[in-house]
Amino acid sequence: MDTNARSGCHQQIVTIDDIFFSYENKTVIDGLSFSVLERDFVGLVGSNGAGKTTLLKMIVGLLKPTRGEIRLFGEPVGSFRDWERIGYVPQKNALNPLFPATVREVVTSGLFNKKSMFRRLTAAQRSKCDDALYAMRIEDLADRRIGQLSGGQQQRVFLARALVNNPELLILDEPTVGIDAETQGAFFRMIRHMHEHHHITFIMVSHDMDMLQSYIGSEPKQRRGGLSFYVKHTHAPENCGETDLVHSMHQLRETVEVLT
Ligand SMILES: Nc1ncnc2c1ncn2[C@@H]1O[C@H](COP(=O)(O)OP(=O)(O)OP(=O)(O)O)[C@@H](O)[C@H]1O
Repeated sequence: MDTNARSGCHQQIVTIDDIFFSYENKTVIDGLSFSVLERDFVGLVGSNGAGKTTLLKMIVGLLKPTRGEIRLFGEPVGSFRDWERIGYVPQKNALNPLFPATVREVVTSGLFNKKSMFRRLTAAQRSKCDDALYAMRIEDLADRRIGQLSGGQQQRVFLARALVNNPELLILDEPTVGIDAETQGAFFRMIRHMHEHHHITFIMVSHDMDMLQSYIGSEPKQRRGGLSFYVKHTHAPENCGETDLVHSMHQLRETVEVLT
């Protein structure tokens, strides 16, 4: 373990320690170790089938490594319970237009784990949901069915869902897939601004090398199997602070461009 862990901006947010993963007989991840430090922006790149989504699913506890260990905020994933500290936007395909949930319902679902799913919303939870809708400038869409929105609008809904708990770590799996180039550019400027000005650590899978390299640089910090990790550290002392200095949704709104 890094001796700098938990000091200032060097806290290890994700620690991947010699993990292996196979689907039946097919090995996808083969002895991978990697650390994500507080406020890093990690761009995860690899060809189709290299194992990017599999790795993210292991980080958020949806899959278990065959061998090795992953720790979140120092805690083994298996015993980690503070899931509200993590926002996850999974890879998505175009939603069925008949998908019945409204924007508000999708964003609200980010507040719940399986156990609390059917509890009534408290006033505080309703207000968190309103804040996330407001931050992403989608409050006017709150009662629309998500399946009937444009790709760019849906993307902001899923980001609002991931932001509803003010997470310290945001994990995005190809968030701009299926979105036009202009909207992708605006989305990335928003993500970048969030990284520079709010206390959030990012792991983002992307195939857009131009976009990643313009922010992070062209040299990966690590290559392993078909995976490459590009990392931008943001460890200047003025950027360090307690992790409860998470963004205010009102500030965030100022950074969100109108994407559609
Ligand atoms: N549920 C599954 N059962 C069996 N094999 C799987 C399963 N999910 C993924 N795979 C295989 O594991 C490999 C890694 O898949 P993964 O989705 O992690 O790749 P990826 O790097 O995210 O790819 P892409 O860029 O296409 O999204 C692929 O060969 C895929 O076919």
